[in-house]
Amino acid sequence: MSVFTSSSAAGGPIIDFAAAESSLEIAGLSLAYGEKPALRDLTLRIPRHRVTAFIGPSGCGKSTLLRALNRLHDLNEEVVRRGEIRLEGQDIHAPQVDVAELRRRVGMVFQAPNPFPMSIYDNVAFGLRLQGGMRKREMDDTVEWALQSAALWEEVKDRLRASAWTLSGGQQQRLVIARTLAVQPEVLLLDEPASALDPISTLKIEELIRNLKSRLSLVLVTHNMQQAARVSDYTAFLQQGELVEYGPTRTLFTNPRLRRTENYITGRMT
Ligand SMILES: Nc1ncnc2c1ncn2[C@@H]1O[C@H](COP(=O)(O)OP(=O)(O)OP(=O)(O)O)[C@@H](O)[C@H]1O
Repeated sequence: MSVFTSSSAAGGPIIDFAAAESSLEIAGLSLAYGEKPALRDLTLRIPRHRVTAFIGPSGCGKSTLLRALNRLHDLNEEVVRRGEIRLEGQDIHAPQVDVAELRRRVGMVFQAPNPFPMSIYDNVAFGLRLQGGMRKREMDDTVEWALQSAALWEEVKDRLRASAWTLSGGQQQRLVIARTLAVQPEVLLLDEPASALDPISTLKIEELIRNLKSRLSLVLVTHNMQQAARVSDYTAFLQQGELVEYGPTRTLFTNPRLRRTENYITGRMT
């Protein structure tokens, strides 16, 4: 018997994007950890060159959904999935898909900054070296470009050979973003990227997120509703694995369609 019970979201999304405007399409996605459902029949499209936020109470499935988008659940044998995820129209679970290439195209940044134990330069060059075929000059230029893109270049240009561990937490998170950008992803997934950082570093990350959307599509998981309101164009509200409401961020926060959304954003339900 299937672990998935059908429970369509009350109200469902209030917007939809044409496939042509979408970077990712999630179609009828359900996911369970063993017998425990975590995502229930989610259907939504993630628009290209916009910031989309996933919000909702702890345990509602935000990180599970984010991780599904670059197949981070693959190694968890307990996970049972139903439904499809398409990147630029292609099923990410199709047999011919190279998972390493998928993760290059759909990069991910986690809550705690996780620079590799090597120099600032080598962190950013890491993915480029794995890909191979780049001469030193081109590599130098790409490392500089990635650090510029992550708004870190000016702070580190004179100490590229220093250990990444000599950077502050906020700088380390921007370094991780530079490392992810260096291999030119189309989508950047951010799982609470600023929750371990001080307020100034948080603002820098938020500004960076807003600036990056001219270049790629971003998906942000956050507990912080002010942050979602500040940086995202669209917000999806999840509750108990269901997509409750999905719409332009301004509308969702000022004029939610459903009482469940209103209760959450006004703090009547956590
Ligand atoms: N590896 C796992 N194995 C088993 N259950 C898991 C696993 N990861 C998450 N879960 C469960 O799946 C549900 C959704 O978890 P998830 O981490 O996606 O929620 P979340 O909305 O991101 O929560 P939070 O805001 O607290 O990070 C929760 O009930 C959680 O306990």
